Amino acid sequence: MACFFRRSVAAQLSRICGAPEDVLVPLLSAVPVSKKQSTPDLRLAVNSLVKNGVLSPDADLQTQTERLTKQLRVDAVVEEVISGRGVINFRINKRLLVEKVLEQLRAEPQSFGVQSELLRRLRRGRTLVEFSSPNIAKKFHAGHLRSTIIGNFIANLKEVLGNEVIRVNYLGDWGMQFGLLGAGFQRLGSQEKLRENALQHLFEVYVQVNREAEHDESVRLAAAEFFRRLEQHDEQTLSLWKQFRDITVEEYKKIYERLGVRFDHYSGESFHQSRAQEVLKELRTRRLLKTTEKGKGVVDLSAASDLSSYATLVRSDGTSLYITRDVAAALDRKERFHFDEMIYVTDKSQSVHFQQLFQILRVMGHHWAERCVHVPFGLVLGMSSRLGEVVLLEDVLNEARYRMQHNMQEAKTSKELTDPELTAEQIGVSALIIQDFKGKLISDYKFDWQKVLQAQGDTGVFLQYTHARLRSADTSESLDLQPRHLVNFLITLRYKPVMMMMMMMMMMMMMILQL
Ligand SMILES: NC(=[NH2+])NCCC[C@H](N)C(=O)O
Repeated sequence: MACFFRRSVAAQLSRICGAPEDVLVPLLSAVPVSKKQSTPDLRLAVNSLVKNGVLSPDADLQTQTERLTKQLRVDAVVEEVISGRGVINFRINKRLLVEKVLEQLRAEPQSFGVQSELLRRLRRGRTLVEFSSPNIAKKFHAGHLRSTIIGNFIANLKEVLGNEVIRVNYLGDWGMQFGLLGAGFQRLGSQEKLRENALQHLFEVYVQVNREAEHDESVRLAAAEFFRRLEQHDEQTLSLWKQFRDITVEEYKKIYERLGVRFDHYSGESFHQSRAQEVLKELRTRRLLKTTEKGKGVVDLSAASDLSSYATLVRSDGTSLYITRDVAAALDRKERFHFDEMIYVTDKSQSVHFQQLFQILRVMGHHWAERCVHVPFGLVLGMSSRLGEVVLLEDVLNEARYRMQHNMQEAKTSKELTDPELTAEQIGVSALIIQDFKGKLISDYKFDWQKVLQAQGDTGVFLQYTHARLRSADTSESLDLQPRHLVNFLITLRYKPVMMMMMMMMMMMMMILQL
């Protein structure tokens, strides 16, 4: 159906003004979908006809616009032609639009929504997407959940568009927190609890030892000593650290699976420790690293070379920072994966960090930094569970399942199901994902379980309900869905045209998410 609607309008226009259809098709632009009922679907800027030599530049633009509008006819494809200021708006037949969309869905179930014609014109390459990236032993906060959902979506989208995608999880697996965790575990840890519920246990030990460290100097010293031994790669210390890391990765893999998310590489800050030192050496020899009065090592990022803006890469005690490891990680990834573009997905509080990172790479002469992007998103406020504040990803997913199952019992729908828990899990996960896509990416939002799990409206629950009904025997002949059936079904749901399109888009999204 590529350009079906545009072509049809262009054919009419071509008959009126004599220009070939191929010239006219690209001049018709799609009007972005908005909540307003009255938005048209296609728009023609009459000026573009003048620019392309189709209309004379001498006549008054508005007069030409009005005249052309009058000459255009409503037909099976176009429902309404409306003139505006120098533009002609077209409203197309929604029923036909839905039919055409469904036709394409049936014809190309694998690449639905991505026209092969469009694909051929796109620039493709190897994309590295870094997302999720939680910190071992620390809280898995809502920001990590958003990063997981959005990052996975971007990765899927890039893949569908024909790119080779590498998914990387960059764990927070190094730093002073491991000194505390290690020292704490030696005293408070239990191998048995670690086997039973590793993430929970590590978190508990970490919280406890942090509390102690606040007023106990000896705890702080033990932590510093543990981290020092870790940095010196002392075998025993390293093996405990490795155990924490391996267990964490295994646990996370299981939880990500519930979300339908996987990674090609579990990397982390630890991997770039030694490389960070090499980066510093290189920066020093190339005189890019300056030492401040307080003894910090900084890279000047100001246009006037006056240190009015700079990034700190070395503390005064010689240790590296988060950004130093990120520079090392970026260089390492470029060498290992030869990516064409790299995308980092984190909340907006790290925007400055990534802008500085890209600037440092540029200062170092790496032009590919231009093809590194940070995708920032807004913060989520107040995500909690029955037990209080959410600390683990698993808690969020369990809470969604629990609440969903409860709602299903209330609505008495669970009785008909063979495995209500599984259904609750699947709907709960959909609900979490869909609600995250609802607002603007960059806006903060307040998390509200009731809104997330609402049965009506643009929610994951309603999406799953609709999907189930579309696939059920009474709306199709044993899954052989005819576009006409679906259209009728959508219309019986009394959907407004815009809503109908939104639903189609959501269905497409689901397919991309492989839900
Ligand atoms: N390359 C990066 N710095 N990625 C983002 C990592 C996020 C970090 N672990 C955090 O929780 O804040």
